[in-house]
Formats: sequence, C-alpha cells, structure tokens
Amino acid sequence: MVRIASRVGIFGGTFDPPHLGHLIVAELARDALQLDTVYFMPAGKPPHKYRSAPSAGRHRVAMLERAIADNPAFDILTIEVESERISYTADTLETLRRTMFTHGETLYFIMGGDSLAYFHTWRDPQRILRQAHLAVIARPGWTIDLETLETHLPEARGRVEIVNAPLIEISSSDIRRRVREGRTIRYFVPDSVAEYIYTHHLYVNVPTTEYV
Ligand SMILES: Nc1ncnc2c1ncn2[C@@H]1O[C@H](COP(=O)(O)OP(=O)(O)OP(=O)(O)O)[C@@H](O)[C@H]1O
Ligand SMILES: O=C(O)c1ccc[n+]([C@@H]2O[C@H](COP(=O)([O-])O)[C@@H](O)[C@H]2O)c1
Repeated sequence: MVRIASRVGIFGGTFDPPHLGHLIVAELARDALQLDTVYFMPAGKPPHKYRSAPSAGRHRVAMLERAIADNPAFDILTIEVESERISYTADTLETLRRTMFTHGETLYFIMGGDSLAYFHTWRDPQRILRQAHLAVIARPGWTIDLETLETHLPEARGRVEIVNAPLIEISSSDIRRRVREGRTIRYFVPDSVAEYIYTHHLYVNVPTTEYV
C-alpha cells in the first residue's frame, strides 16, 4: 500500500483566550494549504511573554477544546503546556518529528504577520525551517515583508507560504481588557469560550503588569 504523507498545520500560540481570529486563521490555512489537520498548540511558557505568566495551561486547553469542538479537522497538542520549560518552537518541532510526525508529514507552522516580523529573533529559526514551512496570515498593523526576512534568514527562501485572509482586528489582549472592564466579548470568542471565561472568573483581576 502506498502511504500518502499527510499535510499538517501546527498553530502555536498563547491562546489566552482563543478567539475568532485564531479560528478563522486556522480554517483559512487549512483550506489554502489543503491541510488534513490543524493542531492548536498552546505554549506552556511563551518565550516572548515569560515575564508575567499567562492563565494556567488547563484553562487555555479547556477553552481551546470548547473553541474547536465542532471542527473535525482541528485538534490540540498539549506537549508544551505539559512541560515546565520555556516553549521554544525549534525544540518542540524536533520532538514532534521524533515522536509523532514520523512518516514524512509536511508540516506548516502557522503564525500571524506580527509573529513573522520577529521570527528571525526566535531561538534557532534555521532549525525551525528545517522541520516545517511557515504559513503566514496578515494581521492589522503588520506588513509581511519576506524580502527583509530573507535578508536576515536566507533559509526562509521558498519555505514561507502567505495565506490570503481578511484582516481581523481581534486580539486576546483586547478581550482580556474587555472582560476586566465589564464590556462585551460576544462574537469575539465562541459562546462556549465566553461562558468558560465567566464561570472561571478569568481576566477579572489581572495584575497591573499585564504581559505584553
Ligand atoms: N487576529 C489575528 N489575525 C492574524 N493572526 C492572529 C490573530 N490573532 C492572533 N494571531 C496569531 O496567532 C498566533 C497566536 O497568537 P496569540 O495566542 O498570542 O494571540 P494574540 O491575540 O496575539 O494575543 P495577545 O493579544 O495576548 O498578544 C500568533 O502567531 C498571532 O500572530
Ligand atoms: O521559539 C521561539 O524562540 C519563539 C519565540 C516567540 C514565539 N514563539 C512561538 O510562537 C507562537 C506564538 O507566540 P505568541 O507569543 O504570539 O503566543 C507560540 O507557539 C510561541 O511558542 C516561539
């Protein structure tokens, strides 16, 4: 039997909380790149946000479970939230290649344009590009500048796919602020996620050192 290697998206993020922007990005990447599965991968300790901790991993996973429940092409990878270490993507992808994606799967690491702008500063970006392509979606306020990226990182040439999508001005930080201020988050997150946020009193008392 000839086995056809599958095409897999890995969408790393803090997801504190997951919002409709994340879901639209994942669905458009799935569609554009013909991905069999998109895995949402919440970071345990996100490298650029480690000064003040995000909500507990169990809350972020629970919200993701609710957010993706009705999409059979979406799943969750808990490898990073289960670890005590800072979630460096290069390490995670290598581990996943060793343990889970061992059949020549084509991997796409999905990110917004804001993440791409700093990608060359990530730990060992060359190592990431050896494991996966990047799938990048535009984000309001950020230009996708492949030329500059390739100047910093020649290994990115031919490894980055741009996914066309409408600009979606939704962010987790805005949602956290809205909850804190008692404003609506309806239609920013799935109803099931909003319910979880209110039931567990998330984002009500966020320290003044709200992470950036
Ligand atoms: N509205 C959006 N449009 C495009 N990409 C997005 C959008 N929201 C998040 N992303 C991308 O999803 C990934 C995970 O994002 P993250 O979980 O940090 O959410 P966020 O909304 O950026 O959070 P915060 O506001 O707390 O920084 C990142 O690569 C980010 O660029
Ligand atoms: O590996 C790195 O150096 C690195 C630096 C910044 C971000 N990342 C990853 O990028 C993803 C999005 O990060 P964030 O902070 O926007 O949620 C998440 O999976 C992070 O672990 C990874």
